[in-house]
Amino acid sequence: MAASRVSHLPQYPIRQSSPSDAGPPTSLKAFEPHPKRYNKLGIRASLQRENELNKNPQALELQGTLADFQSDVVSKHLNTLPRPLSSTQLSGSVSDRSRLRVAYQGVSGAYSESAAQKAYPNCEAVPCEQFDTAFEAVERWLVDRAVLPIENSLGGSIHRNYDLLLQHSLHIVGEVKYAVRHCLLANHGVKIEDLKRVLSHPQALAQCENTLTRLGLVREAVDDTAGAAKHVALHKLEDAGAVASSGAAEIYGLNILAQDIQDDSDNITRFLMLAREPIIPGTDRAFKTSIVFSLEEGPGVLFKALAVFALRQINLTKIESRPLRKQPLRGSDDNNTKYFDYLFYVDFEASMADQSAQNALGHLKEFATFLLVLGSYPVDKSTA
Ligand SMILES: O=C(O)C(=O)C[C@]1(C(=O)O)C=C[C@@H](O)C=C1
Repeated sequence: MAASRVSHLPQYPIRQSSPSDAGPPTSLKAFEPHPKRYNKLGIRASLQRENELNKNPQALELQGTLADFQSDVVSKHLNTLPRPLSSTQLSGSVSDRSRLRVAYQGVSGAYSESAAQKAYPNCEAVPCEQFDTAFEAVERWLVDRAVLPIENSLGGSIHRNYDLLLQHSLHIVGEVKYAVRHCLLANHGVKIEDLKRVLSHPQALAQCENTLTRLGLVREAVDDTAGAAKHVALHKLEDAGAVASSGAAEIYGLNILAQDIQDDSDNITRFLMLAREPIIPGTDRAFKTSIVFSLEEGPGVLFKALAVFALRQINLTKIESRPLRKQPLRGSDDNNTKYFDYLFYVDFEASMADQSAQNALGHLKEFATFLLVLGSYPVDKSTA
């Protein structure tokens, strides 16, 4: 049976128990860190990378005292910024627990940090080197929440995070939309015409495709926008700029050469808030539910799956398909393995507390080979 082919995946309907989070804004939960998990710090991969890059002869030195002064200021300032958690640090110690701790991917000045602050005002935003690290930081009780980008109105889905939602067992407890306004940043004294390349997060580069093409700049992908700004500043690059926020320009002492360089003035990134426990799905306000499922192959099967919502007047807001990895896929019994089986991620506008949503999922379960509720959470109705 197909169900056994996905047996390594969590079983439906998990993750709708022991609610503990009321969504944004939320109060601090009394999570006590486990002492054994907070005792050592590893070497940061990003620092190693920076050291290697220091040796790179392409890293041009700016001449003159102004640049040196700026660099000193930036370096001193950078020492006061929180260092991103790396996967080797996940057993390291945490500070006091007086504020909600929220993990995000990137360094200070990243859009994800702003999204974390929007989702949880007054939180302590904790930078992480990778998306996986942010998931793990929550799982290991180093932080209380993670805020991660899932889709952007120009660039589309952040596929990595869709995959990680299944690889980890966190619950979606909220969403937050954030208006992303990109700037082209460079060191002081560097003009647009001096630039040959531009560094940023791949999503940010994609969102500024038109401007960057017009300027004829070579794109270089890095882990996050603020990390790009930091790199340009630290290495005093003269031929490279960064696509990042105006906040990153301030933090890393860079000049803003151009503002609002995204292809469309409305550039919204939707972030998910993740926690160890789900929230109580309510009916007092607009809720959204995120699920993931897989189906047997056959004509009209996806049509049938989506009809369970249409039949009940439930509006879908997002559908995403991702390859179902490392599966002994359909046809494997007769040695006719196919490598294109899919997981379907669907967001729909209803709460799991609504009977219609329960009925729709009950119906879908009759023929889905796998079904999981990732979370039922309040809709962010803000315009970002
Ligand atoms: O690099 C950053 O600043 C991020 O927060 C990441 C990220 C993303 O992954 O989409 C977030 C918002 C923007 O869409 C661009 C980049």
